[in-house]
Order: sequence, then C-alpha cells, then structure tokens
Amino acid sequence: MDLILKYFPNLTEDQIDKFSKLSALYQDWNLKINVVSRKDIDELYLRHVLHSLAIAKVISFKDGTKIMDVGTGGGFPGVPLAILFPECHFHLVDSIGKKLKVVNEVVAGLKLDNVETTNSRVEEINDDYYDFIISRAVAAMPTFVHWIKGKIAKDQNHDLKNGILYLKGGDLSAELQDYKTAKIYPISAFFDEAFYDTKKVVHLPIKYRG
Ligand SMILES: C[S@@+](CC[C@H](N)C(=O)[O-])C[C@H]1O[C@@H](n2cnc3c(N)ncnc32)[C@H](O)[C@@H]1O
Repeated sequence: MDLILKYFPNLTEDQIDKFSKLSALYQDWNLKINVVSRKDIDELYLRHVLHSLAIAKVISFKDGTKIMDVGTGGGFPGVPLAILFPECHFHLVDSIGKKLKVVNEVVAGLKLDNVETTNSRVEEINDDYYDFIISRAVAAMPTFVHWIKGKIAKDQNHDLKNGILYLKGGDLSAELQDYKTAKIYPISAFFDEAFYDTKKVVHLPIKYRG
C-alpha cells in the first residue's frame, strides 16, 4: 500500500481503504479460483495495482467518463482505476466466466458501485460507446483494434483523443508500425521500480464510427 501512496499521495480515506483491502480479497479468492500467479499475488501492488494505475499518469479521467476494460482477467487494469476514479463508469469484460467470478467478488467486497462486468467475448458487445478502451496482455494491436471498432464515443472530453490505452511491454516498433498516431509513454518516467523499466502505456486514438 505504501507503494501506491508513494505515487498517489492525495487519495481519500475511502480510496486508501479500498486499495488496502485488495490484498486480502485477492489472496482469499485466488485460493479458490486461481486468476493471479503465486509470485504475482505476493507482489500484487507492484505487478498489478500500480501497473494498472500507470494509465492515470497519462490521463486523468474526467467525471462521467465511460471506460471499457477488455480481457480484464482478475480485474486489471480496471479495478484499480475504478477505485482511483470513482465518478467514472468502468465496464469490465472477459470471455472466461471464472475470472469474472473473482472480479465480481472483489467488486462486491469493496462496494465498488462504478463497475459493471460482462462475461462475453468483446466482439459480441455492440450496444454502447466508450471514451476509452483500456487493456493489458490480451491481443496484438491489429487484432485488438479490429475487436473494438465501432465502440468509441463521438464526443471528445479530454486533451487525449478518445481511443485505446494499452499497457504493453518490450519493443513495440514492429507491432505499432502501421499506427502512426500511436503515442508511447514509458512507465519508467512515472515509477522508479525496475519492474517498469521496459513497460509502456500506448495511446492510440480511434475514430468514432456511427
Ligand atoms: C493474459 S490475460 C490478461 C488479464 C488481465 N488483463 C491482466 O493483465 O491481468 C488475457 C485475458 O483476456 C481474455 N480475452 C482474450 N480474448 C478475449 C476476447 N476476445 N474478449 C474478451 N476477453 C478476452 C482472456 O479470457 C484472459 O482473461
């Protein structure tokens, strides 16, 4: 928890309480349904919680922003960001039901009322628009862009254009060569820990298609 306060010192009591509870909730649920590896559970705040929050160093979501987390798995990056931005709406989607069972239990345990979950492939969700689509470790960019086509909202409310905010690692030059508007933000610019040395937030603006 100190790690979170190191980079986000202005949290409310309620946010501190929710972030603190994540450890026990994931330890407990991970014993029943394994969604996070053993090593990662021991380093939950470094490898999952703070990593998810790197997106908040690139953008501060305004109240009322609608965000979809595609392939959320155990709830990353969606759950930590939903704690940080309680006035934004988060839709967490995963095609594997047992992963969402853990997410639903964590969301209920924290009384996070700004989170909705859906057990589905994202390609099958076509009834809403989102300002931003966030993700980590789900698909290469071309596949991902194809999946989320038609899901981006028209109205722009942030300096950063509506689109994708993806947590990625390593050399992205080949993967992003066809996306000239993609901007890469190295997480090492925000966080000191060696874990983030090769990690990035990628922002890719996506046009509204009504
Ligand atoms: C490697 S896990 C990453 C989970 C989480 N984002 C994280 O970083 O901890 C990839 C997740 O994407 C989900 N997934 C893959 N393709 C998907 C699709 N087309 N629609 C929804 N979820 C998908 C999988 O079920 C899996 O839970």
